[in-house]
Amino acid sequence: MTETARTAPQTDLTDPTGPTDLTGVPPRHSAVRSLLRLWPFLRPVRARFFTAAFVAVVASCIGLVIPLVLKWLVDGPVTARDPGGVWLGGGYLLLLGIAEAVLFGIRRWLVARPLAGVEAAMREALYRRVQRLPVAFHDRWASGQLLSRATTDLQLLRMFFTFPLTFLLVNGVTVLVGCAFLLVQHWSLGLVLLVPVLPLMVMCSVFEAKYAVATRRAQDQLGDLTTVVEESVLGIRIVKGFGRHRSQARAFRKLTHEVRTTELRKARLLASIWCVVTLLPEIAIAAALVLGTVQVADGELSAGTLVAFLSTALALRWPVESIGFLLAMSNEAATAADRYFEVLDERTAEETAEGAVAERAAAEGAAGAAGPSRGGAPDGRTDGVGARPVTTGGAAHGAAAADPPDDAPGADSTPHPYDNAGGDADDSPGRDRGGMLFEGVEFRYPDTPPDAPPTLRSIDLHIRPGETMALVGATGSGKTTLTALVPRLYDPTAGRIVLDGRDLTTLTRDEVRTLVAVAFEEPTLFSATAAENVLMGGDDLQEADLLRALAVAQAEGFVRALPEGADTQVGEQGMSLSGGQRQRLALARAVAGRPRFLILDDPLSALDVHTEALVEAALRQVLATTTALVVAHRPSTVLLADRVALLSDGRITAVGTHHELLRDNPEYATLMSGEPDRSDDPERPATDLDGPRPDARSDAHSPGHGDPDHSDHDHGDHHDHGDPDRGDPGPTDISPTAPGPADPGRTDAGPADAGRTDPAARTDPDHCRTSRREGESVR
Ligand SMILES: Nc1ncnc2c1ncn2[C@@H]1O[C@H](COP(=O)(O)OP(=O)(O)OP(=O)(O)O)[C@@H](O)[C@H]1O
Repeated sequence: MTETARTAPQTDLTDPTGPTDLTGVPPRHSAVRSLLRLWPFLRPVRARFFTAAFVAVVASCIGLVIPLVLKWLVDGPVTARDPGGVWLGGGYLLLLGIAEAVLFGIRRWLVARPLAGVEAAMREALYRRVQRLPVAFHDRWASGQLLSRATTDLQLLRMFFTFPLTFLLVNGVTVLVGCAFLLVQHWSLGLVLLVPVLPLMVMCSVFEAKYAVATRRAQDQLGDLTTVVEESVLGIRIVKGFGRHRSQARAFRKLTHEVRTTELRKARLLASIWCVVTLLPEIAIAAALVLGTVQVADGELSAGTLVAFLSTALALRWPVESIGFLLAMSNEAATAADRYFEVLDERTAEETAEGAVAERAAAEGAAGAAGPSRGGAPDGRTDGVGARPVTTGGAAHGAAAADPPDDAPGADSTPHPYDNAGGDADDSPGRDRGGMLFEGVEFRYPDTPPDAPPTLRSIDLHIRPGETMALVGATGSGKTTLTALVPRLYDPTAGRIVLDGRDLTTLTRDEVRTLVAVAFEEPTLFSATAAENVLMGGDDLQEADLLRALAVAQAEGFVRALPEGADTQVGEQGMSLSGGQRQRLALARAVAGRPRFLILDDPLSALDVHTEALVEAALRQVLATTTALVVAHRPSTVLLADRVALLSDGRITAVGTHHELLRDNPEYATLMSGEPDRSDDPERPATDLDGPRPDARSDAHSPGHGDPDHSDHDHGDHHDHGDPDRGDPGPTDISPTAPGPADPGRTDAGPADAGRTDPAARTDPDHCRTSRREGESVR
């Protein structure tokens, strides 16, 4: 995966309706609609929530009774100069105040715990979704955008449930009840106070639209900021190593400046609406005060009624004034809900697969209706094409046929066109029931431009049960992409992959996980112990599996040397370990569960040649019992395989043994030699690679380099090594304390092994490695 392909979903910030972007989410129509989507999460606590809201409404309305007590007090005991009555009125007011405070306290108590639960449930749902979403989703989304959704946005939503959601309801009811009181007390003065309602509503709706845009922008910018922080922390070695702290700081400053600008805009909008919702009611109250005073002076209104009227109006000030920031908070919550559901609405791998299966079933149904077909290929290819010569390339592919079904006429005798490496002895009847079969596989990354060719095309390949197939190709030819299809990190855009006769898309996630194990070139370790990292490779793995896996990966020595052995925390992403050590732990994880299918993406690239030879020797035993696809850049890794498939520009252009390909395929020979491709050059001088002697490899010294404890030099000198002879499984003792897998007495290991004649051994593995690294940096 290229890092450049990984971008945050872009939001059209000029669009007040919200995102219309890579996430494919329809634009936001209204804050209410966005917020209504939260109901399923709130439903489990609805009883408590509505009880709390009811309690808050009662508490708020108690506040409206206070003006009535004041009216009674002024028109009664105060006018009559009755001190006892005044004390009584004071007592009533105190009781009402206490009741109001207690009820608000109860409301808080009622909702605090359930709403924390709602937030936790939402966070859990998001996490589950993120874990289940396909890799293609993660390619598109910057991690900071996901992090900010899981933290800031959910926090905003919890605050919304706790405060604005309740108080929009409470304040709304309070304002309505208060207005009724005002109109009942004195309808003409009440109308004066209601005059600002219309302009207020207009201003609020303008504010809501503008604030929604600013809020969305701020929350997306915070996501970008989180991404930069995360990348700086995770990539601290690169930042320091290349002295990039200034440019990182600049990028960070730029983003913080943008966030600040957006927050200031939000503050300005908030200030203006706050100003309006404060000023208009104040003007109305002042007008009512003047009119009321005139009426009291004229004897048309009692002083008590005016006091009660004005007290009610003042009691309504807070509910009205709070509308501004309640709307602001609700807006932020609606944006947070949109951002949250953008992730939740993404289709998981299973849902995508279900869709694909349904589409395929529909297509097959249509094809069946159109007439019987011979092969079983989903693309309708016909079978019966003869065996393809070993090194023929793409030209033959156009005619490549799918395996016929077992019951089809001639099924037992038709050689498989992808399977024909030099006198293939395993073209047995019904072989398609086993092994790994790629059938007309095509893959295109979702962000590949439509006019660009797909990353993988017409991939037809059969890896027989128990066979190890090396996958070789120039950098960027699609090797990693092809290996990623088997554990279903991506699904082919055409064709199918069959494991032991079962279409990959019909297997459940658990089945795929049990059948297939992977080790990638970039090993990821989790913040857990070394043992836990390895045992993640399967369910119910025991100590014995751990030891065996560590032995295969030649990781026993260094794991034992860790402060707490296998129980040592290997730290975030295993950063406390060297690259080679991490790679070996990742390899151990891949083999721990004895998977039926093993996918290794250049899993030994970070190892020094001594360790690599030891790992390879031990790996042979594992490979003998699994069906494996191994991405290889070096002859030493290729020699682990029974056969090699050459991937060129996204197509399998040749399949054969290493020696056959070296002899017959110039591109392969060039790749293995690490020389520039001069396969088309007629003046190309003959190289050692041109005349291989497959059996001569037995002459090459085996990886018996002696003390395996010295095997932890992950980037040590390059010596020739390896036992390519598949007939010799190599070591029988994989204990780290045992001598090397081959002749322990042999001491002539080293670069000056003049006697070796194997062409692969003569190629310089370092060359291959160097060219790969260059390729990577270019990529
Ligand atoms: N997530 C992605 N989105 C879009 N294009 C991608 C993605 N990952 C890889 N590619 C492109 O697909 C092509 C094949 O990449 P891939 O990583 O499979 O090559 P590779 O043969 O494994 O290369 P290498 O040997 O350098 O690891 C490249 O052109 C690459 O840029």
